[in-house]
Amino acid sequence: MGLPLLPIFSITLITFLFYHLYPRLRYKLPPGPCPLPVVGNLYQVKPVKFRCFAEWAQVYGPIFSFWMGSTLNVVVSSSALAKEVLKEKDQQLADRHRSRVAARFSKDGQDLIWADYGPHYVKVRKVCTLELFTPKKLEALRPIREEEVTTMVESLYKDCTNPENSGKSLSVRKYLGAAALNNITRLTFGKRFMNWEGVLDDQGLEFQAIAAERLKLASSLATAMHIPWLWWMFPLEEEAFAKHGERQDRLARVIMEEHSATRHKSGGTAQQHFVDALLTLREKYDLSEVTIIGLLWDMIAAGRDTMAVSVEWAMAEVIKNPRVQQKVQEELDRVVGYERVMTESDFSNLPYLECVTKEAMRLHPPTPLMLPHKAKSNVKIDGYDIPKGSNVHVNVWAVARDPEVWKNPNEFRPERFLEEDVDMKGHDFRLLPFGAGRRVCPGAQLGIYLVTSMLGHLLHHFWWTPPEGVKAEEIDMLENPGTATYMRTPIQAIANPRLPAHLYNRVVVDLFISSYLCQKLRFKLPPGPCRLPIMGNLFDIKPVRFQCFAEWAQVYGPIISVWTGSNLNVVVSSPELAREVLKENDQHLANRHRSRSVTKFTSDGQDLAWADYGAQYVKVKKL
Ligand code: HEM
Repeated sequence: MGLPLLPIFSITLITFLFYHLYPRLRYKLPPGPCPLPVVGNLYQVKPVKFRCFAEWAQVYGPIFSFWMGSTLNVVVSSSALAKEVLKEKDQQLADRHRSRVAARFSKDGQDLIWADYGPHYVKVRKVCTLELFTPKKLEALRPIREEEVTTMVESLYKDCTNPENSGKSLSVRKYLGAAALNNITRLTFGKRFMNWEGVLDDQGLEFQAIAAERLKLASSLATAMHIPWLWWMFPLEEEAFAKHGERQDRLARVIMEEHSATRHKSGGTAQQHFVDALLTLREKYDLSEVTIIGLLWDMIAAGRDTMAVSVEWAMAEVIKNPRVQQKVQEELDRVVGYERVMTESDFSNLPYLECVTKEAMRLHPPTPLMLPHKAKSNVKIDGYDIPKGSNVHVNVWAVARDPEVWKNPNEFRPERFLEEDVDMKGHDFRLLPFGAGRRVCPGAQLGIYLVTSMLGHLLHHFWWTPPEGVKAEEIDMLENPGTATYMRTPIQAIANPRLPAHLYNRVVVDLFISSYLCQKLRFKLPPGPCRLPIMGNLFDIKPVRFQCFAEWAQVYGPIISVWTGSNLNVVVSSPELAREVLKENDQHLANRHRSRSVTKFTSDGQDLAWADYGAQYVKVKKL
């Protein structure tokens, strides 16, 4: 009986010595918990990893290491070390660790998220930076965001004013999830997979089934996943991954074909959705079909949960802190008022709302460990050796609660950002919800727009209270395990409408899109703020117009177009363009725009000031 055990014991011992003792003797590794043979520290890591790592950091310090099977993992938990990882040693640490699941999902890194840092990555990242997430593109996609966010408000209003739900609380997650999903599928695939009643169409059902299957596959085989030489033991799983991949490709391909056909019909004019943009750019950037499909699914995976998670946490904090809720609402009432809904143009006048978004993302970054980076070569961090191939994690959750850099770090106090403006897009290493450096989130600005917009609308339209009998301090503020950290207990709350009933209707985008696109396709118009249906930019224009236009000129340049209802207005703000308007094109631009009242008072331009340029005007002017 004892004999067969001997070789097993010897193999285990040799493996242990090889994987764990040899690197420890050869390198000066960061301190950390003692690993077991074969599995390393796999069974010591608690499900909510970032909390477990924050506890370990208390014991071993701001940099520690542990073993997941045979892979060395390093975690840093201070702002100074985050800077070392994401700025000073950024290039050596910009590869990705692809777990077995990530490797299968990404066809071994042919997408963006799971690609190693190299020529392929640089090319695809360039597509994101120069083509997909430019300020102009984000502005062009704004109507979709505004329609989806107001649709969420409409659906919440219907439910909370339904007499059957009187006094009952709602699960906010349901509405946030639908808004995030519709936003991301429309931006990415140019499709809404559900109708306005929330019923999924056939492609939506397939999309949902793929997402559920992905989740199931991702959570399977937790142990074997970390020990590559055990993978051969699970051939069935391999088959399931392959089938899943085919299913994902099939859906993406059908959608791509639909878009190609539409583009063909419209004479090859690309629209703004990512799928159209990528198909148009295919040759310019030499993008393979695998990469385009991978990128489309990346956007869905990276954008969907992160946005819903961020808003749910922010709502939980606001419901727990009625003082903050009241203060945001006072700001919204002052700036937006009770006669219209908020738009993204209001953001610059809503500093407190911006602080609330930041404070929520500080305390609850949706991906608290970001995504793991991998060392491309041997590198030193804080004087320790990090061997090539190790995974490096930044615990941004712990950094954002570090008492060394944050006063009362666990308190939800948005005012801290009024006192000190801290960047959250990767320039300040105390606050890193989107990461920093080469692999910083390319969708950060889009994420901020959507999170701020959802939060702003929810707070402008409703006053929120905890469910009957639940005290604010009883709200469960713990997390579920997972890469994107959902609340363990979905927040429940009572929504009380606070605006006139007609402001709860969804802002329709179809009409806008068609007239907007017609104009866009026919003329090359000057840039300018995105307009709403019917009203155009009427509500965006601030009372002191020349100042407002000067501000817009800073954003859009010295020639901008602004819509007042259906009238196109063009404003120029440079001496060269003033000369072009008032000298070179003077004659073409010498007519007057007469509003309705001016038309009435001047009998349709019979005077001098409001007359169009013509024989009558020349005669009167001569006099
Ligand atoms: C509140 C919303 C969001 C948060 C908090 C967030 C956060 C992050 C973080 C922490 C990373 C990893 C950075 C790193 O590895 O160093 C990341 C990567 C990424 N995010 Fe976001 N994200 C958000 C929204 C979005 C959206 C809306 C999109 C696209 C539609 C997006 C697309 C991506 C992609 C493609 C990557 C991979 C970048 C790379 O590997 O180079 N994210 N995001």
